[in-house]
Amino acid sequence: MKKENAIYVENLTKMFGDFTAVNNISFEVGKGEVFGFLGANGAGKTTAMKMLIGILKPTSGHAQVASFDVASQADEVKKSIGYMSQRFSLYNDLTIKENITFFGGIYGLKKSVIKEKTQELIDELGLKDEANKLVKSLPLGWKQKVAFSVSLLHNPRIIFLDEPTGGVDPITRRQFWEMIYREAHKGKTIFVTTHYMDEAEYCDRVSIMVEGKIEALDTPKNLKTQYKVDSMNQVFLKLARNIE
Ligand SMILES: Nc1ncnc2c1ncn2[C@@H]1O[C@H](COP(=O)(O)OP(=O)(O)OP(=O)(O)O)[C@@H](O)[C@H]1O
Repeated sequence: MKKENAIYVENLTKMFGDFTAVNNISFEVGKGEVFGFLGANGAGKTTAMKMLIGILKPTSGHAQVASFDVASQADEVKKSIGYMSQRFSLYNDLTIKENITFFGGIYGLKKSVIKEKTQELIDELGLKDEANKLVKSLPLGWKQKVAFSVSLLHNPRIIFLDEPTGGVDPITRRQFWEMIYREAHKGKTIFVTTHYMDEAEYCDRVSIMVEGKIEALDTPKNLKTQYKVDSMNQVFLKLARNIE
């Protein structure tokens, strides 16, 4: 049976040999939700995300993304999602405009649509003067914003962001989150991993993974109440550090 949620995960497990990287996790993400996927280094976030975007086969369990099964309908999943990795995939030796055109082609968009989208995106980002500059000349924060926009080119329903704001200042991160909210308000579902706890506060709900398992999952407000602390940072420390 197809589920109505954007993401539906049931007893998902990934083993590498006899090491269990993702241990029987279950959760659902609603349409239009901003879902934070947290965990210390090595907790299993990237492995879980790779299964959800259809590039790593689960050892056991099930997951549906945009109503498609990640194991048996991986191609459909890939068409329905946007993905931005930590090292985002822009080409440094192409200009912003060329990158957008290039990725539009990869996503199979028509030339006329690419042209229109490229202009739209450059206007939206306020990058008119930089459009013909090489990506390598841009500050990291701008590269991240362009990479995020590129991941939206094919109008995906769900966007996976793997530590999208690593290494930039709080103001630039805040601007990036404004872009995230804009997309969520348009009805897109956002699945985001981050190490920044102020960003965890911006999510509708947050899950915290510890050693392959989801140890907590709720709204930031409820988690803080449950753990009797004032910030998500303290929630995270209580959970993730307890185990070390
Ligand atoms: N292909 C693999 N073969 C063996 N072990 C792996 C493989 N991929 C990941 N692991 C292990 O699985 C565990 C979880 O890794 P994963 O990259 O999913 O963690 P993470 O939570 O994303 O960490 P980080 O925040 O550092 O990216 C780690 O112990 C890692 O060494």
